[in-house]
Amino acid sequence: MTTHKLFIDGEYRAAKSGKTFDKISPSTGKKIADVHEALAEDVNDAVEAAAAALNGPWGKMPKAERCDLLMKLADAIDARKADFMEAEVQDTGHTRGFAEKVEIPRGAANFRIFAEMLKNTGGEYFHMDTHDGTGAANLELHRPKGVIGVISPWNAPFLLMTWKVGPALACGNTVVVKPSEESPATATLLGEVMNEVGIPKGVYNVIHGFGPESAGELLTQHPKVNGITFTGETRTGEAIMKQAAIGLRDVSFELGGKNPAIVFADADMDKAIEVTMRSCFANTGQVCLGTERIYVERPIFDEFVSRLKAGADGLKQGGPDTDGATIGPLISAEHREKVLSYYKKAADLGATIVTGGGVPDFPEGDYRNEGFFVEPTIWTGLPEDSPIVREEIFGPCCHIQPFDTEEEVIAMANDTNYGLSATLLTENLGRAHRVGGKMEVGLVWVNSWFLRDLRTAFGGSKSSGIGREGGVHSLEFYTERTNLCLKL
Ligand SMILES: NC(=O)c1ccc[n+]([C@@H]2O[C@H](COP(=O)([O-])OP(=O)(O)OC[C@H]3O[C@@H](n4cnc5c(N)ncnc54)[C@H](O)[C@@H]3O)[C@@H](O)[C@H]2O)c1
Ligand SMILES: O=C/C=C/C=C(\O)C(=O)O
Repeated sequence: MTTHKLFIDGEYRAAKSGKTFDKISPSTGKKIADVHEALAEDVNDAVEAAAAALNGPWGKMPKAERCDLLMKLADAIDARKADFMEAEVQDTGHTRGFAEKVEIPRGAANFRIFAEMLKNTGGEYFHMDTHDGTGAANLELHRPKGVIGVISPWNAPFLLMTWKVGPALACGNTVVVKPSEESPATATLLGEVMNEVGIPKGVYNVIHGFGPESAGELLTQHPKVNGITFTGETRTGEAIMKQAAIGLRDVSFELGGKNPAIVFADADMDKAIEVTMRSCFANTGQVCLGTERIYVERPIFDEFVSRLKAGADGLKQGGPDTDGATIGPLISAEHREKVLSYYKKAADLGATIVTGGGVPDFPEGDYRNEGFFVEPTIWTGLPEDSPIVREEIFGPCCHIQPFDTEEEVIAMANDTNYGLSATLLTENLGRAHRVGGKMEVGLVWVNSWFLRDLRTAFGGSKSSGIGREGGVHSLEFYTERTNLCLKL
């Protein structure tokens, strides 16, 4: 049985309380690991190690050397891709394709992009005229924010944790990472690779546990933590904001979404189906940027629904050890109950169930009967104020609604508390520019989905987040700035 220990000050160690919790495989429903739960003493040790590292070799390291070390780290992650893949797919039930093509490569990319950027990014300079004619020079100076608490979710554990650790370290900070209780493996493994490449001890620390009254909450309240970067549910973000308020801890939030896809009659239908099949069902719908609402212009509504149904019915259910699986299990029994409660709610509300709506019927004795699998599901016929259309479900399901005019569909797409992403399918680029500019979201894809340029500002509006990370935008959160005004 695997054991995931804490990683503090460059060493793996047991939780001081000796408390552990079970990690259950999403694919088989069986226990696959014991995970040590960090409580107050462990959290304090991790934060103190991170604070001390700021004044050690890491804090004294020239920026170019730090960035070179992070490039070396990225290479080491690539070199151990198989180990990270195995750790990830066993924790999450991801199909190997998703882990191999998306998840793990982004782990290395998330360090490279920021190491390269920091090497080539300067600061502002303004010359100002003064009354005595000699003028003054204004220089923008950056310094690390300090100890960053990184709290990450289970749906893309390695991608999302390194998306925060990359810029944090590139900017000279140190981190204490609290991965989701559902996905401890890759964050734990990364500690080993950090040591291999020579990242000084205390720079990267991992504490396992839960949120409330556990490692997560304790981290957000620690007085020596200078900022919290969090990815997760909106209501968790609200709780963290309250927890971090005492001491005015800065926060950067990437939260939930209820993202629309809009398919216009002039769309390329093959492209529209390919894009929405991925945006609805990739990672079993457990993607914050995923599509749960589709609006289709009326003339092509029936054809679109029929073709998306065919795509969904063609998905092969299985865990990472099922060859050719194209849709995996949900992360946990609890999350499956949540998704199934929406399946039931949709049926009770009288939705037309185009396909799915329940649990797959596997043969007697099939391992998948013990896993957390659900059917990919498509609904039509519900009103826009239905909870199915308004609430984030975070499963392999979507509701399809016809529309007649641009004005109508823009209003429906924006009628949500969320504002993370939108996907537009049209061959009319004037329309794409016009409609895209009216989407109240952080990210709009046109004729594509999940194309990610890591230099761009990434984040959500409204209840989908606070702040933007990506490229130079990450400097806003991971550095403190001083304007040095020099009288000439
Ligand atoms: N916007 C994005 O980029 C993005 C990306 C991925 C996931 N998400 C969102 O994340 C959610 C799914 O992930 P999840 O179920 O792990 O989210 P979650 O909010 O339940 O948990 C996320 C992390 O927060 C921790 N946590 C929970 N309560 C806490 C508290 N009170 N204090 C400190 N830490 C706490 C958890 O232990 C976990 O590590 C979905 O809503 C999804 O939309 C958003
Ligand atoms: O499930 C949500 C995925 C978020 C993706 C990113 O944060 C990213 O691509 O950087």
